[in-house]
Amino acid sequence: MQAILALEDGTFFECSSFTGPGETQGEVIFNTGMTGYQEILTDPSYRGQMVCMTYPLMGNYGVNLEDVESDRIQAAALICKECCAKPSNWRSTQSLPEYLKEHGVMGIHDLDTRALTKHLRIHGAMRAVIATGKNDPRELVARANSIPAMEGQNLVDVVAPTSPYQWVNGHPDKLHEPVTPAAWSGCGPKVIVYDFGIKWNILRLLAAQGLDMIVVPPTFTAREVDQLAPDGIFLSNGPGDPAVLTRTIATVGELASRYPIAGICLGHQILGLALGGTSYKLKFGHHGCNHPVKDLTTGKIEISSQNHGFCVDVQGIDTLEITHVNLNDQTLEGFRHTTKPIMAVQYHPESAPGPHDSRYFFARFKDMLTR
Ligand SMILES: NC(=O)CC[C@H](N)C(=O)O
Repeated sequence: MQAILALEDGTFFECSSFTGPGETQGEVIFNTGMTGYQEILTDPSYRGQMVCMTYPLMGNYGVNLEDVESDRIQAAALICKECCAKPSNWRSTQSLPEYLKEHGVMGIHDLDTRALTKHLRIHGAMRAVIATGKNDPRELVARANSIPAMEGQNLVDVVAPTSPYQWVNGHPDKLHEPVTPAAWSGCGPKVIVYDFGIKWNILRLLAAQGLDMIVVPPTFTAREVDQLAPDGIFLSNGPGDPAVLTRTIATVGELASRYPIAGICLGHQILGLALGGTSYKLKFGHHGCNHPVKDLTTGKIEISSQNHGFCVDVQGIDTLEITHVNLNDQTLEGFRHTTKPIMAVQYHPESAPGPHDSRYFFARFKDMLTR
């Protein structure tokens, strides 16, 4: 079915929808991963974004029940060169077009994704509208200009849970409120995990470290944390602009004065802001599975999975030491406190999708809690 993707700067692409009629909007970004479309689509950090995959063929291995990072598709649309409707893989239970249709999410193909990606690289990530049927591109461009910019958007409130839960046998299990210390299982170091739109592979890997976890919503206060007397705090990834999360930043600032803390991606940004840093929007962000990062504490280079549009700057803060840098653009990829057990990384050590080079992060976190 014929469709148009119209960008805010007036550029438009004729294409076809492989999910039937519809219309959607968001910020268009590109992801350079060759595989992993199911993990990408279900990653809550992609809320409000339409993902253009640079690899030309998507959907060839279908979708399955296991490779999900949350309980739904979170991205606003999937943009690809060609989507395969007849997958071949022993794990596949459904085709990618059927999966998107079932979740009411738009998928388009038959467009030059290479040209779109080069355009975004030169001019930056952009707001856009996708609509099927016969439309005047100028009218769609005008609509793209009325979409709120990613800067200033609180999307954590859209995806985060509103009540605490535990991770039981690979699934979230709601806790009765108010949560009391009786909720700890008694096995392993006790960790409060803040869920800002957490990827399930983070929970899987924290659980694999033998941590006793209570997962809490962003509104969980420092006082409520104190009542549970954990051994440490973990801050998750999540969508949107970190700078608008002022209440959470204040809570994390308070917690950082008395607990070991680790954060990934949005968690890294919130921690950076709470400890005196600033945040800014990257031109087109980092989205893919092949970003080289150098661990300055060991000198090792890891190939990392990344998904972020914002970045933090902690230069000049005496109490923070930069531990990781991105070798493509020298941006900050990780820091730690010089005297307290506090550390964070901007990239995704949990991968899903992506290489496993950075998984040591979870062992380092456990080590930090038990030392
Ligand atoms: N994956 C994430 O946690 C993303 C963090 C933040 N929303 C960004 O785009 O930079």
